Amino acid sequence: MEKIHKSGFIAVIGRPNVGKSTLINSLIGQKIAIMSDKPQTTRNKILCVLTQDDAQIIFIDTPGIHKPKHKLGEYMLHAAENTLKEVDVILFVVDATEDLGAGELYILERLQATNKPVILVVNKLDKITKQQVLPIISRYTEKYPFIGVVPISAKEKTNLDGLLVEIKKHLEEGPQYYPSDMVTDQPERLIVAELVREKVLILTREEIPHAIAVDVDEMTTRSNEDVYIRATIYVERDSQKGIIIGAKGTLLKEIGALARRDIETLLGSKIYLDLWVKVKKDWRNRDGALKSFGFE
Ligand SMILES: Nc1nc2c(ncn2[C@@H]2O[C@H](COP(=O)(O)OP(=O)(O)OP(=O)(O)O)[C@@H](O)[C@H]2O)c(=O)[nH]1
Repeated sequence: MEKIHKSGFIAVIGRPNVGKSTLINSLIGQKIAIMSDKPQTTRNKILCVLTQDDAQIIFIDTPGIHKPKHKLGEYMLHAAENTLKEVDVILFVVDATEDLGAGELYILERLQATNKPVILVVNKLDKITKQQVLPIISRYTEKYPFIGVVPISAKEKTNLDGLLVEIKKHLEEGPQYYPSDMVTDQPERLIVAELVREKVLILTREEIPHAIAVDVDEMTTRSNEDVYIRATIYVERDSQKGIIIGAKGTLLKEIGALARRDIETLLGSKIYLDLWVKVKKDWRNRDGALKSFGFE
């Protein structure tokens, strides 16, 4: 009998910080989606492709679905909802250590309207006891008719195979859409910008909320194969500019050093990273400013 090949598009949905990026990265085994311990860091739709013998699964990492507070929030919600229309299966990722609250109920309401099969993924299994698992699951299944439920630890890569088996159950027979060696369609520049942004968020902690964006202005390969990158970090206020640069430029240097290390791993070449910080007032609330950062 000929082997059946399945394929499909999977949206990864969940409240900020539940571990969606960690899950995608663990599945793909390469650092692509941005990760930090601050909520709401995934802004761009990042597509990851997992190719196996019997299936190709294309994951779409969507910005968190939640009640929007400003223009960027509205953009993110809209992008997330558009993504849901295109997918075959939705993974609803929840944090096992958090109670089912208004945020989850809001997402479940939105999911109901999509009419798509939804798998409940209970993440951070490593942080709870075995006895706690079933009660947590029933709290969710009482609220929604999930087609499957899979407890995992994205961080420790526990039960990811179980998750893949469950996903494949619900995929239809289909072709391999992308070459086997492809892991993402994100242009390198976007990934580089995300890596820089991630370092800023990690190193500035509470002082810089989400008021930053990063743009890669230039990325050129030199004759000796080294890559020169010039990137600008945009902030909303002068005070934030000061924080990011730090005393005598120490923090900016540190941001650059950490980002360079990751970018070198990503591109496999030596990197010269030239970082600039600019103030662009209130960019989160201006449509024009959003567009100039690629949020169409
Ligand atoms: N203990 C534990 N921590 C985890 C696990 N998965 C993710 N985390 C942590 O949870 C935090 C948030 O993870 P992310 O992957 O950035 O979460 P996200 O859902 O992508 O967040 P946004 O991009 O903000 O939507 C990080 O500090 C992760 O290290 C897990 O399985 N176990």
